[in-house]
Formats: sequence, C-alpha cells, structure tokens
Amino acid sequence: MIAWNYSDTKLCGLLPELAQDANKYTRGKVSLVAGCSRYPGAAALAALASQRMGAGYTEVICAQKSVDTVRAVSPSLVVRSWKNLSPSDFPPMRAGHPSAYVLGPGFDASNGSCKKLAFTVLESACAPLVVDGGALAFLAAKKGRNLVRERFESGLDTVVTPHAGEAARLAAPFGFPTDDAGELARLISLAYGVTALVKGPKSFISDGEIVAVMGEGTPALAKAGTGDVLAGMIGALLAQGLASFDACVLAATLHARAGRLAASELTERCVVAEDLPRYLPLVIREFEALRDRMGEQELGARYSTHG
Ligand SMILES: NC(=O)C1=CN([C@@H]2O[C@H](COP(=O)(O)OP(=O)(O)OC[C@H]3O[C@@H](n4cnc5c(N)ncnc54)[C@H](O)[C@@H]3O)[C@@H](O)[C@H]2O)[C@@H](O)CC1
Ligand SMILES: Nc1ncnc2c1ncn2[C@@H]1O[C@H](COP(=O)(O)OP(=O)(O)O)[C@@H](O)[C@H]1O
Repeated sequence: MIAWNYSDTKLCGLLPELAQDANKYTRGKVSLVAGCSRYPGAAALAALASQRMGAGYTEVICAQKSVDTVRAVSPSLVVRSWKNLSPSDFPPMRAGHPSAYVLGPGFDASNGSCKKLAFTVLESACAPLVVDGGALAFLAAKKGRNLVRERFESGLDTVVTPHAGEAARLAAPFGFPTDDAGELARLISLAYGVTALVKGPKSFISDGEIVAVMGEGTPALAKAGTGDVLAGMIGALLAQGLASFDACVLAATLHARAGRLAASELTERCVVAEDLPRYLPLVIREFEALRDRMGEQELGARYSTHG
C-alpha cells in the first residue's frame, strides 16, 4: 500500500479548465438520482454542490413528493420526478456532452422503490457514477455487486463514498475487517471494482493500489448533509472529465477547506451543510490564484532559459 498526500500545486493543476467557448453541456452534466420523500434535503445539498463545483447542467431526478422542495432551493436546478424512470432515460454518452451520475443521497435503505431504482441506474447509466448514502446498502446486495462488477468490466468508472457505517455494510459480504479505514478503502475498491472514498475525521481514497489520506477536515463537518455535499462535488468533477481518484482527492480537500473557512467565520459549532457550497468558491479562488502564480513562474523560467 502506498499512502499518498497530494500537494497544493498538484491539486490546483487538477481544477478543470474553463474554455472561453464553453456552453452548459460541454461543461458537464450531472444527473442526481437522489432524494426520496423522507430526505429531499440530501438531493438539494448534493445538487447545490454540483453547481458550485462547476458542472454546467445539474439535474435532480427525485421522488414526486420531493420535486417542489428541491425546486424551491434553486431555480437553476432542473428537477423532475423519478416516477416511471426506465433504462431508456439513460442515453449513451455523446461527444461534447460529458456527463456523470450521482446515485443515493437521500435514499432510504429500507425502501423497495429506492432499491429498484438503484438497480436501474447501476444497470443503465453509461457514464461515471458516484454511489452514496442509502444506495450503498443496495450495492452490497448480491445483485448490486454483480451490476457494479459489470460496470467495471465495461470500463465504466464507479466511485463509492461510504461513511464508517456504510463502509461496514460494504465490507460485510466479504468479511473484511473494518478497524483500518485506509485498508478497508483498498479492499472495497478491489472487491467491487470501484474507487472508494471512506469518509471520517480522516478520509481515505483508494483505487485498489494507492491509498490517499485526506486529513484536513474539521469536526465542523460532523453534521447531517455534509456527505451529500461531497457526493455532488465529486459528481461535478467526474462530469468535467477528471479521473475518479483525482476527483475524489480534489473534492475531499476542497470540501474540508470549505468547512474550515466556514468554521473560521461561523464557528465550528454553527456551520451547517448548506454553508459548504457557499464557501467553496472562496477556496476555489485560492487554488486558481496559486495556479496563476505557478503559470507565471513557469513562463518566467522559460524566458530566463531562452534569454
Ligand atoms: N437533509 C437530508 O435530507 C439528509 C439526508 N441524509 C440521507 O439519509 C440517508 C441515511 O443516512 P444516515 O447516514 O443517516 O443513516 P444510515 O442508516 O445509512 O447510517 C447510519 C448508521 O451507521 C452508523 N455509523 C457508523 N459510523 C458512522 C459514521 N461515521 N457516520 C454516520 N453513521 C455512522 C450509525 O451509528 C447508524 O447506525 C442517506 O441516504 C443520506 O443521504 C443524510 O445525509 C443527512 C441529511
Ligand atoms: N470529526 C470530523 N472531522 C473531519 N471531518 C469529518 C468529521 N466528521 C465527519 N467529517 C466529514 O463530514 C462528512 C460527513 O459525511 P456523511 O457521514 O456521509 O454525512 P451525511 O450522510 O449526513 O451527509 C464526510 O466528508 C466526513 O469526512
């Protein structure tokens, strides 16, 4: 196992470039299948985070009863019901229309409709996919394990983002020990054919070989809904073309720093999940400034070599 910490210079280089001639589709579309009637808030949080993380088009496909609630959160979200959702609602990826799916924030693991829907998405989504929240329980079931393996064999990337309780569910069918979160991330990655981000006070990201550690979080993040925000951020980076491992490391770091910045103004006690998408642009601005400075230095070095 190689433990890997990314430097800021590497991380800021991962931020997707914004083309001058971009349109909302070329910037990446995120489809969130999220938010049962019990948890519409989770879908809204993930969707706001996707927008702030740069996706050009964020769509929420949620329970009929959640539609009005999610719509009311932001007029720029495209929101529709998942009633009658079928495999034909998942078109193949088109050139110039990069996309990604996020499945499971605000899913109820004991709800049969959520289960059916999760299997439909696993079977039909022809794009990178983040599986989070209540959908992780369905991934651990035999059918879910088979479907995610089929995605792997077809070359489709899948990311799972369990907290410790959800990671234990994913570990159970294989009898993996759960006391070492880094090793657990690696084992889950190998067993399911996914990139695994095991969340906690420190988060561990693994592609089955490398394990990256992200230890910049704050207990301010230990509040309901912050994981939903992270799932939306990863989905947005995947839709903008980042590789799964890079998307996880970059999103987890930006998420932690947004939490720290929010806590510095609002106190660790008072930060809530919806503050994170509001503070994210300030953290991204710092990364963009660092990237600009690095670009200038590189240019300067090139001139001095030639001069
Ligand atoms: N505003 C909303 O609508 C929110 C909806 N949420 C959704 O609620 C659904 C259920 O998620 P939950 O995580 O609450 O419930 P789960 O039942 O999936 O997991 C909680 C169980 O895991 C155990 N556990 C062990 N380690 C844990 C850890 N590090 N963090 C949390 N639990 C740990 C807990 O003791 C508990 O028994 C998910 O679909 C999630 O997306 C939550 O994200 C909270 C906010
Ligand atoms: N004590 C802590 N220190 C740092 N980060 C934390 C701490 N507790 C939780 N987090 C972070 O907060 C997020 C919580 O996610 P999750 O448990 O899925 O919440 P939810 O399901 O309510 O959205 C994760 O990104 C996790 O790494």
